[in-house]
Amino acid sequence: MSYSLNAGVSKQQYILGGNCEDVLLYMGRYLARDRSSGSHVSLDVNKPHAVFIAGKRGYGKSYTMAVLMEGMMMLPSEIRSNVSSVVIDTMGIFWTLGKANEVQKEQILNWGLEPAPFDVDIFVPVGSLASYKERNINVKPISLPISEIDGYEWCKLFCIDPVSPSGVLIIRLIYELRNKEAFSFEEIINSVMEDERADPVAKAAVENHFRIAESWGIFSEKGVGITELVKGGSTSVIDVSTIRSEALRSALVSSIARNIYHLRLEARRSYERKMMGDNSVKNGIPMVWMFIDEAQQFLPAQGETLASDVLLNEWLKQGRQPGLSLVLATQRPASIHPDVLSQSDLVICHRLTSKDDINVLESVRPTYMKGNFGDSIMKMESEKGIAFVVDDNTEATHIIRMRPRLSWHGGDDPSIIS
Ligand SMILES: Nc1ncnc2c1ncn2[C@@H]1O[C@H](COP(=O)(O)OP(=O)(O)OP(=O)(O)O)[C@@H](O)[C@H]1O
Repeated sequence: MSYSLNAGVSKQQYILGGNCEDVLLYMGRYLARDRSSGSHVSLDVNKPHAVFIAGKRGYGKSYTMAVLMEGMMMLPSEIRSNVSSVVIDTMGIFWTLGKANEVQKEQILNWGLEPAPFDVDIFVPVGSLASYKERNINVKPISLPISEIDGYEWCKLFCIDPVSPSGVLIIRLIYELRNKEAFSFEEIINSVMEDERADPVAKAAVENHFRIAESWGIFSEKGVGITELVKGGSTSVIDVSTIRSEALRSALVSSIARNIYHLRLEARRSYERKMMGDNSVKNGIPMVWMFIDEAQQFLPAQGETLASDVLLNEWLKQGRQPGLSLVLATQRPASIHPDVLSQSDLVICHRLTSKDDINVLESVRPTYMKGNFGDSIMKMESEKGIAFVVDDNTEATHIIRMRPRLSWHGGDDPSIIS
């Protein structure tokens, strides 16, 4: 990306996250002691990253996340085609990436930038399509194949005990049906009816559960959209805000994350074979950055969700090798799984005031960090968009004024006057 530098400002640019100067995502500028803007700061996105963004309500957490999304879309086109972004939109606020930020135009121009819309694909559960069309928002459908969910997962989704009569029936029948590649809700219900071992009350209860699952509008026999999510240079925003059940949201995230992980392992193998001279192999899917706001919903500090295992073990812990980057944001670091903090190589922390949250960050304070988290956060004062950044790659900490968004920010607080 090109950006003009204001008179009197050092042209020096600092790079976080590595030292490759060819694949840079522009983040903002250092905050000087007198609160003026200092050198420009960019993130090296050549290699995968695990990024954790924290901040109390209204100080720029989802805004910063969108700055990173925009940054990925602003990479030079020949580089951009090697990467794809997938956004799990829990609040339904990122569809506005497609509109230019006219609200903060002056601020953007002061940074030597210009408001701009971005080319994003918005996916919504099949059952919610109509409500988006009514609002003239152009969206694509997404649904999960019914066969992807195993019996234990259905029990979790229905909040029933796997050793209850209904649970036992579901696990047994789904286990048998999963021998087929795909099946419908009607086929599940037929096999419930035909079952000779379960009692009639359990059968009636299970039938009700699956009829309700059908009405959620998130499952279909073959599944729709999942393979379309990841394309070279694309950004896919999956709006899960209409899914009320957190367990259901987790099931969707788990399925998307798992599919991408396996496809990336294959892509990585193809790449290695190509490097060894085998030109017959096809290229796999590009490297993927996945962004999840309100990430504590999927990776809570206590207990687990249907998405915990794949996000923690396959994306955070093993994601580097297959080329997977994960950006997780939360208002409450104390409410997110501790592994998220310990596995992140870049922590971007906006204002926090809760002692619990600051203590959690303190517990993973790296040895190279001078001072403590509480004091560093206090130094930022209360200006929105300022962040304390801990970069494990360069083993340094910084206070940064994040750049303004070029696209419309959909997460602004509503105001009673306007
Ligand atoms: N880097 C920035 N430059 C300019 N304005 C910013 C910046 N970051 C945040 N803001 C302003 O702060 C407001 C709040 O930011 P944002 O919506 O990201 O908060 P949040 O921490 O995600 O809140 P919530 O937790 O409620 O979603 C934005 O609407 C925007 O006006």
